[in-house]
Amino acid sequence: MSASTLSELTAARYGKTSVRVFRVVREGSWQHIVEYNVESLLEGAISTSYTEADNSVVVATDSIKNITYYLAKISPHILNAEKFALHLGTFFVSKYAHISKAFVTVEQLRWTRIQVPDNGKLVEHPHAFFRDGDDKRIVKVEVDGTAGKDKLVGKVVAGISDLLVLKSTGSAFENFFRDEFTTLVPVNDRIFSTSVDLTYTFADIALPAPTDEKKFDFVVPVQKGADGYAGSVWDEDVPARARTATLETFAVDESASVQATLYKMAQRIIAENAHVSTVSYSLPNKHYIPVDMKYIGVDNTTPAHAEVFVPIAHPSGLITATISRK
Ligand SMILES: O=c1[nH]c(=O)c2[nH]c(=O)[nH]c2[nH]1
Repeated sequence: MSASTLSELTAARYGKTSVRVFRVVREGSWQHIVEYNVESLLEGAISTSYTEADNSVVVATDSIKNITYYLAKISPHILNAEKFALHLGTFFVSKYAHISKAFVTVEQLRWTRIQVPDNGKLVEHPHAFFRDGDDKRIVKVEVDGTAGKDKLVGKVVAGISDLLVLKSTGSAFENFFRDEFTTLVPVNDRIFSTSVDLTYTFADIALPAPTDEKKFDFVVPVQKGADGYAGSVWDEDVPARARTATLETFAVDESASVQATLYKMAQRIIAENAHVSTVSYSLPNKHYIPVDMKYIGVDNTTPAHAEVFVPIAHPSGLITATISRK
């Protein structure tokens, strides 16, 4: 049997990843900055590039990188990751007849204004920033042109990755299922640490197709509804609210388990953001094990006396769930 009767191409998507972009927006002496890592992947009538070495259907990944920088220069939406990702996705799908879908991921690094004293008060500096956390804001957008280039549909998922948190008490794990494989000792007080990965989804958005030749006149559609933008894709407070809900719930919850705390975090995000449809968390349980010092007659293992711990890199628990609006 020849190779071609045995196999067929069933999925193909390509593009550029890890395009690092830094952009300054000057508003007089007040400056805004963003730093993004951008990935843009394309789908469409590209199968012959794989099956017949036909590069005529390939918009070079180098061009995809160039378009990323060009839109970073000219897009009015550059300071907002959701809008910029939608602009980029819309650009690819409208400009190239044979490209039917674009998948754009924007990872935003934290840059927060440094506060400086000014007449006895602390004020935000107009152009100096610091990295106040390793967590990233993540925006994933799909622009789907399969129903027609004048009927583009945007799907937006956003969230946070790598938000490292730890609480030194206020966490227990007891009453779990026991059988012959159980060695874990129930504890009413333990360390709880996790690196939060959060995503939340919105309803699909109908995107107006750009009409100009260069596909630059992307307009953010106005969302209907009496509540205006509250909690919507366009509400620029959603990311901060989701981060605050995550951090505050983690801090104040008397945690019965990672599962139970996760659920409370997600419930709060749904309650506070009217347009969020689903919330998903992926929470590794980063174990901290009390060092056993019984050999030297020292109690470091009963919860009240556990003070010295070994942070365990591997393995970790991994607790995930999706909570949806009813
Ligand atoms: O919060 C927890 N959830 C679990 O499912 C689990 N399993 C385990 O060994 N420790 C923990 N902790």
